[in-house]
Amino acid sequence: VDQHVAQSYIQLNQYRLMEEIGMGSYGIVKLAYNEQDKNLYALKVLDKMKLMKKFACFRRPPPRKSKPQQVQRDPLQQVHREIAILKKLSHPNIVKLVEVLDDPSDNYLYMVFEYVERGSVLEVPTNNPLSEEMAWNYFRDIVRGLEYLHFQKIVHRDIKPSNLLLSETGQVKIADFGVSSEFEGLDAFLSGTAGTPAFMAPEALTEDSSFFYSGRAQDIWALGITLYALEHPWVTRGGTCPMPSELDNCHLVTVTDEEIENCVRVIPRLDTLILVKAMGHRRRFGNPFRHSPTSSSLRIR
Ligand SMILES: COc1ccc(C(=O)/C=C\Nc2cc(OC)c(C(=O)O)cc2Cl)cc1
Repeated sequence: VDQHVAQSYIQLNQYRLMEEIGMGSYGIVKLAYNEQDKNLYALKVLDKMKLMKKFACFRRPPPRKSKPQQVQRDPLQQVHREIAILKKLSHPNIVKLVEVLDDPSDNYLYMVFEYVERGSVLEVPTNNPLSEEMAWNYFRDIVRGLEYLHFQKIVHRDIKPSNLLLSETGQVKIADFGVSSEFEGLDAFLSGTAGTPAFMAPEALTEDSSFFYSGRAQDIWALGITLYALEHPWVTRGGTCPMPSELDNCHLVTVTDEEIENCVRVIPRLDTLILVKAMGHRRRFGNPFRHSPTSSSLRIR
């Protein structure tokens, strides 16, 4: 820990906040040293005011009929939903929420997570791109994490390499439940878009938000694109997330315009039964729920 000792730092309860280790649309993640248990943690800092403003701007008069009715959730409520989901979860391939520091008088809300030492799998130095064996090891961890999530009736909705954290021992943990949803019954009936376009299944990209699609199959699709991205560093251009348009051009056009077989060809390593079965849904897309969604459930054959 001593190499992290900063000269001037912010003290938050027993946590000494140190350098920033991650950032995104959600805010920033700081490294934090817990002076009681002498451990390091990842502290996700959320600016409540910024979240409220973001929501306020969505309160504009309802958009013109032609624009899809985007159901905008109050981001602060969404954060509490995310926290409620994370508190239920306990699995080696899901990042662990340790505690939440939410002082009503403080503009910031702090989510304390376990420190996953090597950060996002994408940022891992890519001078030696992932070997196929490494990519499959990561894939296996993600499948186990996702299978557990779906079993707990939660769809993640934003599976992609930058949301996958790598531990010291090379274990992958799924993070960022900022757009995840809980469901009842066998699957989530989703409409509208959430997540990252390049990793979204064709039916989730439809403009028509009266369209409902399977949340579980959508996660499995994103899993497929993620494995492709992990194995083809050129897609991630050496460590940054693929540009949606870039991956769209070389990828989703193929999927939407051509037969499923071609699609499996586009993601050659993914001729696993899981993906073909999940995509099998798409071919008979008219009524994806005609088949029990478990047929696209996660099982390693
Ligand atoms: C190089 O060393 C590094 C070690 C750890 C990190 C790191 O942890 C980064 C992000 N972390 C997180 C992000 C999350 O969302 C966006 C969530 C969540 O909301 O679930 C949880 C965590 Cl932990 C970075 C670099």
